[in-house]
Amino acid sequence: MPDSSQPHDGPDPTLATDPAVYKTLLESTRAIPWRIDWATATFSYIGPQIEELLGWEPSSWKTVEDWATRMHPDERAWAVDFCVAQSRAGVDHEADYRALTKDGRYVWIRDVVHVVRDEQGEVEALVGFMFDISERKKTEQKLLELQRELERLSFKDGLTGVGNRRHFESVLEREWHQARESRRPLSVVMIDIDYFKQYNDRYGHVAGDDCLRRVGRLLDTATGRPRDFLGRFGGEEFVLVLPDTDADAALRVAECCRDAIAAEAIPHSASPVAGVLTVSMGVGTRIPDDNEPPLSFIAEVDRSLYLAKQQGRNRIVAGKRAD
Ligand SMILES: Nc1nc2c(ncn2[C@@H]2O[C@H](COP(=O)(O)OP(=O)(O)OP(=O)(O)O)[C@@H](O)[C@H]2O)c(=O)[nH]1
Repeated sequence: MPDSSQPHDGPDPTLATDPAVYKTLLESTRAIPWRIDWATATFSYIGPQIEELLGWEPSSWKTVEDWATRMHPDERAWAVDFCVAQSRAGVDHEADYRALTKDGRYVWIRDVVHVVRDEQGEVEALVGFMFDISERKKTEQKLLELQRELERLSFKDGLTGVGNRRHFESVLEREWHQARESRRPLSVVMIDIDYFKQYNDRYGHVAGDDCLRRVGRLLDTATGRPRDFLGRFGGEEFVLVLPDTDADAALRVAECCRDAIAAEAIPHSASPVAGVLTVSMGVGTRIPDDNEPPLSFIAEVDRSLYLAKQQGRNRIVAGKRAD
């Protein structure tokens, strides 16, 4: 027992060289210490805490192979290659990987490695700490999912669930570029509900919202290919982007949309063209060239839609053929 009545001047210097002190310190941390002898690629030490974390007894950690095989196959190749290359180069490093537990689960580990050299500067050993980072990884994963969800929501029209205007613009940009590269036709269909103002006036705004949702669903089922895009362009106007689709095929898609809406027979007693809800459509097709911006193509499709309205509504007008 130290004599507390005696004045003491700093820590006991003998403790600084006492291996027992270091051992106690190392084995009382949450991080798991280890040492690998470089020449034999064997563990010369691993903290007993490893058993609590992974279930494998310290004595079962014999060679570097034991370390590598208890690693998730998805990380194994790169983690082993990376650590070996860094160690060979004598560079301290760290690696994140999933370590296998004795009962078959995986735990995310951050291995922080220090390279020990001998007097000649040759690598003598690796010493390091394994940290359990599963909680951090879970939080990272949650953040990533939230970010994806936010991204998804920022591209979605809140009322109908189809793509919003921003999404449409980004899809158009991408598909325009793709069509220009592949020299394949790209078609766009603009769809506008006829006399929707009168619909709202007759049935109310809530019914108007319902109607927009219904039309969104109908248009969605009328377009089948995975790369087809449906978006809400504005108020009661929808837009379809149809990659790799020539003028005839685009017209068929437009007719399909019109038929689907007609078959639903949504009452619209205030419509001067029919007793049910109808739509007007403009269709355009392009094999884009380097000079035309996509928005001038959209303006042209919009003009076709305007013509459809002018010519009496409940019809499809296709622009000049480009294929
Ligand atoms: N219920 C509802 N109505 C909307 C929404 N967005 C736009 N509208 C309405 O859609 C109507 C569009 O009116 P107009 O642009 O005059 O077009 P229209 O009455 O369909 O006439 P035409 O297109 O010429 O056949 C307006 O009354 C808008 O208030 C919405 O999110 N919900």
